[in-house]
Amino acid sequence: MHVHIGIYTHSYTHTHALHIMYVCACMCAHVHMRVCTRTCVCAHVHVCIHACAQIHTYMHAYTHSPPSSRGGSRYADRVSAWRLVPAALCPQGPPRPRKKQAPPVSEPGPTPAFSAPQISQAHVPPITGHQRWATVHRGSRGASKRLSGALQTGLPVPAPLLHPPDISVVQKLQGIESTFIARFEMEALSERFSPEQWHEPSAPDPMTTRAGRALAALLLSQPQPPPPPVRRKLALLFAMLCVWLYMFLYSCAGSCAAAPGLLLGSGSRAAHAPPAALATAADGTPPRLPFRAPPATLLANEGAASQEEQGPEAPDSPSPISSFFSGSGSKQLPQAIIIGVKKGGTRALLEFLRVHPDVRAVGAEPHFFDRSYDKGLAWYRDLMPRTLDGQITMEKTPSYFVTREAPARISAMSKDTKLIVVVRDPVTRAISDYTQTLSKRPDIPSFESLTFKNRSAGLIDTSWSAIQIGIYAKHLEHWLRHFPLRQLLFVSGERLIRDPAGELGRVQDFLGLKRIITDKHFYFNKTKGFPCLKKPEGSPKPHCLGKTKGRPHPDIDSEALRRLRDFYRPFNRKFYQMTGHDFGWD
Ligand SMILES: Nc1ncnc2c1ncn2[C@@H]1O[C@H](COP(=O)(O)OS(=O)(=O)O)[C@@H](OP(=O)(O)O)[C@H]1O
Repeated sequence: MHVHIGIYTHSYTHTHALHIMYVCACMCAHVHMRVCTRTCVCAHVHVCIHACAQIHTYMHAYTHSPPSSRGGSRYADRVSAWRLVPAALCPQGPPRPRKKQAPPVSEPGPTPAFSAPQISQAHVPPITGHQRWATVHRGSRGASKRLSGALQTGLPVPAPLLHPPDISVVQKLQGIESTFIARFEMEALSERFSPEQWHEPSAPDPMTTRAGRALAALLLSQPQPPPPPVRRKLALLFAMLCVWLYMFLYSCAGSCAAAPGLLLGSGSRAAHAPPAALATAADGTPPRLPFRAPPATLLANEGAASQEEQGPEAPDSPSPISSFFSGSGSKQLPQAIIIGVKKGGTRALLEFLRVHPDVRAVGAEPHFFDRSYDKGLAWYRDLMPRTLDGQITMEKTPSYFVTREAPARISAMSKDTKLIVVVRDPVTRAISDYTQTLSKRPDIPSFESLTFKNRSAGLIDTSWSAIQIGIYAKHLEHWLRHFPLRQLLFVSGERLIRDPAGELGRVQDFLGLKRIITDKHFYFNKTKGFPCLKKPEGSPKPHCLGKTKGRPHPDIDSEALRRLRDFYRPFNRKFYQMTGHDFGWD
């Protein structure tokens, strides 16, 4: 176990006006556990406690149109108010006002004393001749929505703060911690400044600046709010410990599911991996994923050239649990890539695989080996999620399969890269491809007219990418020049829909993963017409792929379909031969 203590700062801007900087101290503990029986399983937990102080800076710029010579000029004004607010823990925010400190809202009375900057909302009424400012306090300790605020009546509001930009800023910042403007009004201005000090019609800007400085000084002179009681600190500490324990047990459950060795002493994937699989990558990065030899019954298939519509089914954001671990582990080049084919079912496969605790994948398609190769492997690796020992990094870009340069490039990265190709009947694949294009450009010609160079002669236009991608045998030849067949797995797109668990079983074997994903993970959604996940990665709720997957296809002329099937038949046969698997498309 390592413990470290550090100090850091971070800051953000709520709007253009309010900037908050945190000065934080953190204490982190990193626990690394290794449990070995017949095999070894590692678990890492990283937990930090942060204590922060906030520094608020409020600034704005506005256009002011003073009378006479200054008309139309633009002035920048800056009102800065600095205040240090001791906070218990960052997520907790600063301490809330005590219940008894908030006078009832219905009883206008004297300006309440401010004990802490916890006013969560500022209500700025429309400006009339005689101003009223109301501040709504959020009740403390569970009575969060209760109004227990104070109403200040009859207070003259200084002109600079009434300037429309000021008001709009205040309104914009409602609900944030900007209510110190109202605070100025309520407690500071009424006591320290006479309204006359704030009015100078001929030269309002210097006055505003002076006022800002005065307000800043006023704020700095305010007493610090009292520290939260020890009891609250202990409660927070206890809550942190509970979260830590929960995270630990959760991660343990994941690891244990993936590698029962932790609990049962059976073998993990890493432990069974052959040493040969630990070869060094082209850029010197040692791949950490040891692969098992693929099963003898490989299917065969090829790829596509896709620009997938990114939807919610292609999440890039890590799950809460993933985020928790994001500080641990390291980014690795992918050890396995779904290289194709476009519209084959690649998104479904990747999302299903992500359920596996030993799989970490990029959500979006990186398109590194076809479009961004000149950015270099370091750029590519940086796209990857962090992984721990024994976890596998994956990505999917279906266009790799039909990219001439991709096989050599991937081989140069690592000759051991595992390649997965989801293949689908080339005719329905072409229609699916066309449907996708049609959804973006409804004015394109019909499928039939794009398919044929000469329809009456039945001459197929093989230059059309929707047709070309489906000539799988031709594309596969390029890959086999750089990779042995055993390093490719061909997944049937049709079977992925009919029997996702069966197909996922083959994929997990191929990747050397324990078979964690089974039929228990899927249900068939009748409305969608596809299998969906009961619990996708990072979510307890069932999830189907989005609208861009499983679109209804347009009706295609049966004669055109027949000719297209005739066209693909010899290529399909060749493909079956090359891969040793009959996909049954003919
Ligand atoms: N479970 C599940 N849910 C929804 N859709 C599924 C699923 N499994 C496979 N498919 C089929 O995946 C087809 C889209 O393929 P890809 O994800 O490879 O498309 S893309 O190349 O990434 O754009 C998509 O093609 P279309 O039906 O033509 O839209 C689906 O048929």
